[in-house]
Amino acid sequence: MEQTIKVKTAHHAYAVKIIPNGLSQLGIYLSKIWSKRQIAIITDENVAPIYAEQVRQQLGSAGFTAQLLVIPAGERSKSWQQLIKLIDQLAAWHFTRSDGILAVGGGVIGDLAGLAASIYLRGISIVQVPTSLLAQVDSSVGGKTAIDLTAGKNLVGTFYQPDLVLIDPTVLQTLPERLVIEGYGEVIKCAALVGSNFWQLTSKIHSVADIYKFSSELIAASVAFKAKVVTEDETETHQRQLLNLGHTLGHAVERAAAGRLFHGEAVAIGLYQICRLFEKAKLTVSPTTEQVAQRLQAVGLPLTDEALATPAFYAALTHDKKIHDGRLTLIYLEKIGQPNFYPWSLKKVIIWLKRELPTIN
Ligand SMILES: NC(=O)c1ccc[n+]([C@@H]2O[C@H](COP(=O)([O-])OP(=O)(O)OC[C@H]3O[C@@H](n4cnc5c(N)ncnc54)[C@H](O)[C@@H]3O)[C@@H](O)[C@H]2O)c1
Ligand SMILES: O=C(O)C(=O)C[C@@H](O)[C@H](O)[C@H](O)COP(=O)(O)O
Ligand SMILES: [Zn+2]
Repeated sequence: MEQTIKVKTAHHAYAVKIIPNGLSQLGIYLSKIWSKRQIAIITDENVAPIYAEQVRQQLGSAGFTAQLLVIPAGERSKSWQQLIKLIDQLAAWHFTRSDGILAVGGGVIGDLAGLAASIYLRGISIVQVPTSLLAQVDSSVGGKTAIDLTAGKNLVGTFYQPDLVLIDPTVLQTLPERLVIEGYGEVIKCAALVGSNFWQLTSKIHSVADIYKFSSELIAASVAFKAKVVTEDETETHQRQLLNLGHTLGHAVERAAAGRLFHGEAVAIGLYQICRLFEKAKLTVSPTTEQVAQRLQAVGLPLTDEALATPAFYAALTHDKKIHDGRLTLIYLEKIGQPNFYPWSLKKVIIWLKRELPTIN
């Protein structure tokens, strides 16, 4: 059954459509929003062999002219090098402002292609077709685009909304198990922010098979919440910072682990650790940390890692985008479904973390 969730920002409104087997109707859905044009399919080397031909056929049969660019898979592609390659290729194809980009892949492709779309010719249209669980529940919606710098994650980027997000949950069948689980890390983050029925839904998840069984519900609940938050605060001046729950420690441990952890795994660690520390400080009520830990461990998500509290971890932490005037806003849970903000001097946060975080090596 098709579900549609709307995102409406000051300058842009679009639909997020969750459609089982939606990939086989992609041409029809694109024809509804775009006139005939050149479309650059941006994808990666794992997704391309499975889906590129089908996507190309869909575009062709709907009367679009399809071009294909395959990027190396993985976080390392969120780089200046790949961004330049992509933009040079658009220019070589003579893309104009009336052409468009189709991002077909996980969060890496979505973030990179989104950034390219936002700056090439000062902005051309983009549609997101997320193929990983993480991209379907989180990264394809809301318009954050980014590449990484050596200093930290997502340090160069824009807010740039797509014209459509088309989610086909059946493509998750080809996603490796570890990646299904990491995407679920962002689902737990979202469910912990929302509480109520969404948190209850996650009590049914004990395995990857359960994630598949409830995938449409998990995607719809995550997207509905994110769409509401982004509609209210597109550029993260206040409320949208809540979506960063688990990310202050998460991004830092992901960076310090240098590719060993996937983003959703790092978020799981960041979420658990921030709950643990705030519960110790009596700002989070017991047993919130235990509840979060149970949900994460039910599918084998990690709670800690040897990269936590290393010098590289603290170096990355100082680049958190929620730092203003020397104060870092930490996002925490008073309890499940009740998040809050804790702005604190960055220096004091680091002293506190150095005292409280375990080092594992
Ligand atoms: N923009 C945002 O709001 C936002 C939100 C969350 C995360 N992110 C970013 O997203 C990135 C992580 O995304 P990700 O976890 O999707 O990583 P990813 O894009 O690297 O995809 C993970 C792996 O899965 C493969 N893959 C994707 N779909 C597949 C499919 N259907 N079948 C087989 N293989 C498939 C990819 O080739 C890749 O190897 C991080 O860079 C993170 O910072 C952005
Ligand atoms: O959409 C948002 O806002 C989020 O914070 C969602 C996060 O899950 C995502 O990882 C995002 O890319 C983090 O952004 P950053 O601004 O902390 O780099
Ligand atoms: Zn995230």
